[in-house]
Amino acid sequence: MIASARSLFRSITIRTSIKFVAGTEARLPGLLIGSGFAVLCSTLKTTPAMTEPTYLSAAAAAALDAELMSEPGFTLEQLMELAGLAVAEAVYTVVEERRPSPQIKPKILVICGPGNNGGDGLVAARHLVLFGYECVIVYPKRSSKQHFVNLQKQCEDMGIAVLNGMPDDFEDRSGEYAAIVDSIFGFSFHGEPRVPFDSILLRLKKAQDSALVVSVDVPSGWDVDEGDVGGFGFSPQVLISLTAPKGCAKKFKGRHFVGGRFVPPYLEEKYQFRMPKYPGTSQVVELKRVPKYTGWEAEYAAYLAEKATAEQSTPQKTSLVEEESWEAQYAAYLQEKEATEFASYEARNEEL
Ligand SMILES: NC(=O)C1=CN([C@@H]2O[C@H](COP(=O)(O)OP(=O)(O)OC[C@H]3O[C@@H](n4cnc5c(N)ncnc54)[C@H](O)[C@@H]3O)[C@@H](O)[C@H]2O)[C@@H](O)CC1
Ligand SMILES: [K+]
Repeated sequence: MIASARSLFRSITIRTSIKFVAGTEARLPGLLIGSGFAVLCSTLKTTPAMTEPTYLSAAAAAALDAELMSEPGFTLEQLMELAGLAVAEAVYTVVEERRPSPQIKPKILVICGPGNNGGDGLVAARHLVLFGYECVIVYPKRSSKQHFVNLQKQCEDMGIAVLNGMPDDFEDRSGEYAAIVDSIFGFSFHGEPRVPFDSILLRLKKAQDSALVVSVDVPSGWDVDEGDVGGFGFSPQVLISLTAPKGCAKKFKGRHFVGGRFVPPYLEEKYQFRMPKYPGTSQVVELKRVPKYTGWEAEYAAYLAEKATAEQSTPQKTSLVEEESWEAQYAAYLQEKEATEFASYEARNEEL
């Protein structure tokens, strides 16, 4: 009896489920005819879209930066320390995954530009040494601002060599670096890269197939809003966006982290972007690309994202990426869903 009621319930549920766009499911009223049957309530259930990043334009990023330093009164030093720590954490994450042996100390080359993006690199290098790595910094156009002089001194005090230009044997030895950090230009870059960064970027482009290149905030040489419109072709494997991804990140195809966990919520609202959900005490979160699913896969993906949000976990870390096991998981999900819906249908029946 229960089994037949269940199967009737299932067929009605299936027939009355209509999918509109991905992530939105509308359940039409189902009419159950006969004694004890009643009108099932109609529900319109909107499941949130998968976690899609929001983007900041170059102008908005600069305005937000200025506002952070005026309204909440952060100092550049504070923000740069957190940004650089986030960069170090992202670099550590990807390097540890590929580390061949705990006995081999990873060596990181950090290439710093003339502005604050370069400052993030100086901070990151110091933290990476504190994490147990070896670092070498290339810093061709050094800022004379006291904070930058201090950062450089702090690096040297940690035993980090700070070079004026790329190592002569860079081409031969680029594969020896566990990662190369591109901390050359951030959101204030415009035009064509000038000397000496033009040739450094060309050398980085040639090395990008043999070394793991991690760009800070923006892949250097890319237009901040549009991407590599200059056709320069530099393409890092990893990007760590600070505060929020800039427009160019839409064109980025590699591993994407977001860091810079310091924005007060009212600025998030004002600048219309969404801070990612950082796990635990972490300074960074990796944004996993969510493939465009259709049919039952879309329904199940939306369910997983909703569940992750409800559990306050990171949707990126759900089994969304383990597609092999989806069918089995989906079958279990359907069973669970059916049992829950049947129980509530029975409860409503008893009420009537
Ligand atoms: N709010 C945030 O998220 C924070 C951002 N920070 C970092 O600050 C960066 C922005 O810093 P800045 O505004 O100093 O700018 P950038 O570091 O992007 O670069 C500015 C420097 O690059 C030079 N430059 C620009 N175009 C050039 C070209 N075509 N050829 C050669 N040189 C060129 C400029 O003359 C200037 O010296 C961000 O991208 C981020 O990395 C952090 O340090 C602090 C917090
Ligand atoms: K960069």
